[in-house]
Amino acid sequence: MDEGKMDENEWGYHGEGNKSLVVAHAQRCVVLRFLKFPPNRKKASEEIFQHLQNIVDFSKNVMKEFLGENYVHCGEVVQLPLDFVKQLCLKIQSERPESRCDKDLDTLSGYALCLPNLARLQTYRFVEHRPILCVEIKPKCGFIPFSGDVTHEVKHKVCRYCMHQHLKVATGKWKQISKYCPLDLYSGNKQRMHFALKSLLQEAQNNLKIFKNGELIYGCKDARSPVADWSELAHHLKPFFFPSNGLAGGPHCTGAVIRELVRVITRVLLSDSEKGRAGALRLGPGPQGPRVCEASPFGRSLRHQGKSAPECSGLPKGCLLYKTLQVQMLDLLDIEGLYPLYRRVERYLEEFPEERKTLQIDGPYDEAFYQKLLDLSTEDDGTVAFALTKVQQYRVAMTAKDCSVMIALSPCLQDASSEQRPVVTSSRSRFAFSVSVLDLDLKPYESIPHQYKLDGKIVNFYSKTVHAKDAAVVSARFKESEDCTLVLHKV
Ligand SMILES: O=P(O)(O)O[C@@H]1[C@@H](OP(=O)(O)O)[C@H](OP(=O)(O)O)[C@H](O)[C@H](OP(=O)(O)O)[C@H]1OP(=O)(O)O
Ligand SMILES: Nc1ncnc2c1ncn2[C@@H]1O[C@H](COP(=O)(O)OP(=O)(O)OP(=O)(O)O)[C@@H](O)[C@H]1O
Repeated sequence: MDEGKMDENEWGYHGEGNKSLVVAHAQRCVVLRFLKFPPNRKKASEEIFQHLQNIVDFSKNVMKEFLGENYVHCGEVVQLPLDFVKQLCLKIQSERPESRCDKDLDTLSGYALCLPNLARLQTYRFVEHRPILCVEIKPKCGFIPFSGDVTHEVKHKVCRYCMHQHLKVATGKWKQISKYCPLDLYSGNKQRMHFALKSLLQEAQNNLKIFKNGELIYGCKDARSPVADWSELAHHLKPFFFPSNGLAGGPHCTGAVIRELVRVITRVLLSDSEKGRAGALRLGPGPQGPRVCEASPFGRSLRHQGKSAPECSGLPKGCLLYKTLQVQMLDLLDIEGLYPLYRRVERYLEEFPEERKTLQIDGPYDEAFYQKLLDLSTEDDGTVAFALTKVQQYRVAMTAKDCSVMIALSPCLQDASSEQRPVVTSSRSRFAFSVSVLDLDLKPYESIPHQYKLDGKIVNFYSKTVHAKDAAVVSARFKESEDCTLVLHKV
């Protein structure tokens, strides 16, 4: 990229989250990722540069090691002309969802991250002329805490995502509770994964987006977004899954197309681009934590049928979900066990503030930082060193609990031997595909007290509003489990 000759007209709004905004180049397979800040929160350019460089270093030295070379794209920090950034900011403003406009794009430093456009198939530098479908999933935390420090019994039965749903709906963030449960997606069991993906398609919230040729065609911008329209989605997807036949329209066609999508995404998620390499962590889901969340309609359905979930995770060891789950499990103590250790580090820093640098709280995220993360002991010897290791592991785990998976699919010819990338088949098509992970920014040390408070809030709210009215829920549960069984038979 020639940073000297930047033209805002060649870039278009692509998406944003809470902390960054992304624009995509119209011809080339690259995006620029800018940081966002609340208005009037000015940061020195040098600080922004360092923040972005830390993101690159963390991806390179930590996440690439944990998740594997093929899935992680680190990008690089670029310096852009300020005039270009200002014009770009004006150009895209009208496309930003209202709910994200509480923060402004950083137009003062001129720094951004330049990354491959993961909504396109990787390795091609230029936008391909083949159609491309991209599914982005933010799977969230895929396990139930097994730590002995957990004090709320419900946390051993119901996962964080399912509990949090109730608070989110009560506070108006989303309109209705999703049937999606991360434990179903991470189960490795095809039927459960189909159910999870279908649930995401029913209630996408910020956990699912679908792009066609780089344009968002499905996904919720905020609670005000219109209700998901499957027939419109099927209309977009039909040429991908039923390219040359005259599959009639209507509900039958919609169902068939959605089923194909769900099956293909499941196959891709179970694919193993790292040839079975499990990565640096050996935590293993182990026998400790339950495999099914009590709040998941799938789990409830299993219970009603008197069945239990299989003992072992069905995820292949080289697949991205397996590796992501392993990193998430670096949260060995749960926030309840971690918070006192954070307080120990805090007390130490209050006494020796100059030690913050030596402890690598704000980086550098280098090889030494990575090596310390590999110490999985939970024997507290009362030292600051022990507390610090657990705090850093927790931050990394939280990052993996909030990252997204991007799956890009492009139809390929029947004889795909010339393809350099893996191929997945559906009943009528073949797709070359790539899987990547994005949003690997290490969670800040400062967010730990917030996590602690939020955890209590989520659990208390869930216990009060949901768990307490068991009697009323039982009949509804029974009905839902019947619905769920029907859906499962169809997939
Ligand atoms: O705490 P959670 O689980 O609600 O996750 C936050 C996300 O909310 P979600 O539940 O996915 O809708 C939240 O996503 P949204 O802004 O709600 O789309 C952010 O990803 C936030 O991360 P950060 O503070 O921007 O680094 C996330 O915060 P972290 O907890 O990952 O720091
Ligand atoms: N390399 C990329 N290629 C294509 N699209 C991308 C890329 N990076 C980010 N995006 C898009 O931009 C959106 C916002 O990016 P990202 O999730 O990194 O934002 P964030 O503000 O850090 O998120 P969060 O709200 O989780 O803190 C993503 O959901 C994705 O759709």
